Amino acid sequence: MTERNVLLEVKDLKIQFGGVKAVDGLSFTVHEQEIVSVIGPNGAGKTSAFNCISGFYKPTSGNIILQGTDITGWRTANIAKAGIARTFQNLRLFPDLTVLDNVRAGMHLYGGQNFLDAILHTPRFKRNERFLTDEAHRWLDFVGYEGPRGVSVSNLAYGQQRLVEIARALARKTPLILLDEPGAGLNHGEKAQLLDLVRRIQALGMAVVLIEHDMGLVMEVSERIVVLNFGKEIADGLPADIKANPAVIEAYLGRDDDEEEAAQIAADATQFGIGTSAIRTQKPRKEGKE
Ligand SMILES: Nc1ncnc2c1ncn2[C@@H]1O[C@H](COP(=O)(O)OP(=O)(O)OP(=O)(O)O)[C@@H](O)[C@H]1O
Repeated sequence: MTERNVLLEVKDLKIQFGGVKAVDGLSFTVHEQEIVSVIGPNGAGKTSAFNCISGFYKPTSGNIILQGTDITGWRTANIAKAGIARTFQNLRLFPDLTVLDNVRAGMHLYGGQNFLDAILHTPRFKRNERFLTDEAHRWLDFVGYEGPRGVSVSNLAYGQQRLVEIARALARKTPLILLDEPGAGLNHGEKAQLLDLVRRIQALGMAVVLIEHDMGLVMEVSERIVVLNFGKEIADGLPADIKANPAVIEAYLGRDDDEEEAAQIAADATQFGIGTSAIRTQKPRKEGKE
């Protein structure tokens, strides 16, 4: 692939809540049309990092540069206008609005309506409304949403709600979209559909940064992977390198103190494509034991 321009730079990002250093020095770069995953065990700081990048949290220190502009600490709406759309781990749709209106709500940023047009229902207002509705249908088609569109979203199955949320974010037509655990709660078929969707989003010209726990999905779709553990960045590299990185394996797998955890470790290891014997040899000895 040809050389791509830098789109987003995260530089030494830190955010602290009281004594908890949720993100403690995260730096990574996203290029135009790149697919990057941010992974790490529960509580590693992934969502906090997304919240800083999208303006929901103000970082304690560090910088977020989008297309050469320092957007650190900007308000969420301004960051969205500048070019970052996102979805949420716990969906944030308007439960009482219809599917179509939820997606239309994502477009109000570039709707071009003014107050008088809306009150007087001018031809411009009507034209604009038609445009928004057509666009909303187009994005719902794009994400592969096949359910009803005139019902309130609260009536939909979880997987369908996820698609609506992605359609809403895409409708903003930003160069970068952040997806926070898009695979959570999806069945096998829906995950395959998601993988294809992320690639089609890239083909539109957008960059995608995703937080995801499904390692099969991550390894398959990512061009690059950034790994966080206890707020610290422990690796940034190609999927094949991340899979073989001892610090990453330790972060995920070096916690097998009880049987339930050991079973989870084996499952995670399979997702990584690593044999458990390989893990044992990679696992560092506990300090003070020998
Ligand atoms: N608003 C907040 N106030 C206080 N602590 C917070 C806040 N948000 C996150 N944290 C803490 O920061 C740490 C990182 O949490 P975060 O949700 O970013 O991790 P994560 O990697 O996204 O985890 P998961 O994979 O479970 O979603 C945790 O210790 C969490 O309790």
